[in-house]
Amino acid sequence: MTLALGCIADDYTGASDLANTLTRAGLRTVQTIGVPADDLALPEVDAVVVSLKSRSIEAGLAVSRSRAAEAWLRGRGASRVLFKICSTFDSTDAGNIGPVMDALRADSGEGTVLVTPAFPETGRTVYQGNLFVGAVPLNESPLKDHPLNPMHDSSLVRVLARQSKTQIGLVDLATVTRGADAVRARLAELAGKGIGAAIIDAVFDRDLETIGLVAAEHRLSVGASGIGLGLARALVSTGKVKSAAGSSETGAAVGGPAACLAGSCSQATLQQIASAEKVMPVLHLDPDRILTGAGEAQRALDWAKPRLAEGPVLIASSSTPDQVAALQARHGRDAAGHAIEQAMADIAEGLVKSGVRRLVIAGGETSGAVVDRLRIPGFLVGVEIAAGVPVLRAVGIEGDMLLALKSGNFGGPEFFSDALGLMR
Ligand SMILES: Nc1ncnc2c1ncn2[C@@H]1O[C@H](COP(=O)(O)OP(=O)(O)OP(=O)(O)O)[C@@H](O)[C@H]1O
Ligand SMILES: O=C(O)[C@@H](O)C(=O)CO
Repeated sequence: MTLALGCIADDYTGASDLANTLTRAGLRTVQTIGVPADDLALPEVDAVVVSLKSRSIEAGLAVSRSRAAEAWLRGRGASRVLFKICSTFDSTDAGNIGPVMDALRADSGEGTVLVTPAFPETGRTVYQGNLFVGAVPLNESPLKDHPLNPMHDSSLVRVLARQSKTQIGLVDLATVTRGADAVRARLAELAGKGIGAAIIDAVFDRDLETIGLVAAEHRLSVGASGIGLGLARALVSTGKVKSAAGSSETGAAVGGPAACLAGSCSQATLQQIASAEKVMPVLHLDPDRILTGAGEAQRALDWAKPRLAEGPVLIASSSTPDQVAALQARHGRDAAGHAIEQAMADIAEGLVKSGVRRLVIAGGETSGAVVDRLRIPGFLVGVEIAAGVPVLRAVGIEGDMLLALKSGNFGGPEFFSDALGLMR
């Protein structure tokens, strides 16, 4: 297998978002959980997305895990590697995007790395280096209240400069609009000044197509699904990959009980939970009881099991920003996040033992904890539920299982029933 594109994603939902984008753009793609074991049978593909759970861990560890993934991908012939980050650039000032980018840049001998989290389909655009989420700058968006990495600066040039050892430049929209040669010239100018990475503006998919043509000539790029789209379209349009569009996985129906778990506290997920209350039983976990070890996961399982035969259920830890802040004040941010993630993994494990083979999970860290606990080594990409969220079919486990790993902010108000409707 010689990969046209190797990808390293810093969380599992982001990886499935990227795998979905690449698949829709015509690349045969598989998502793996971590660096695959030698005995994992992978189909013949154009792209592999190695999912890590490295967004919120200590930078040194994120660097070493990302490098291991890079070495595996390069070993499978990937001359281009995309480091997939969140479209809302989730990270703290001590965060991992800069250190991982610096390390991968050193490994790959890249001059100036192209960086853009733009993903116009989901409302993420970048102008003059500032990230917009819908109509508002990042720092005015709901991301200002994120439980793990609140975002307070919309200037990605500044954010990345605080994390990286290299200087950060800008390729502005006017340059992108002039086409690939203008971008190449600007990058050459920045490289001449020793600037090791540049935020690139992108507002429309056509900007990402221009960026993709240039990124396809580089060994390393950093960004969200938008740059993945640009890269995939460039690989197809330049004949480096023969398009396999429309060939996403369509396996047999799985059936049986279905459940949803929500650990994301994003506004989108809170609204989706409220909508789900109208069509399925919903249990709201008590986060304090999780933190004090009061058997909350078992209570949830006792609640869910008798209901599963009647139809899907939803179990949510999600709370409003005020409630999240209060819980974190009582227990500490990381301790609260970790304990709730592990409780979600306990619940998922119990549900699967009770026969659940269709599972919808909201939140990247939450999905990471659950998928790790279920020991799923990889996924094939199925139909799209919402922008950035495909149905996934697990590979490398006994029996069939369908999952949807929803990024916190993605999906429409009826996401949970939309997903279950497509996960037969
Ligand atoms: N009620 C709560 N109070 C405090 N923290 C919570 C609560 N419920 C969940 N959490 C924690 O908040 C974090 C949510 O992160 P997660 O990545 O799952 O969602 P997200 O950030 O919205 O999604 P994504 O990363 O896909 O955008 C997790 O660590 C989770 O355990
Ligand atoms: O890019 C995004 O917004 C998502 O794929 C994601 O990474 C959220 O965790």
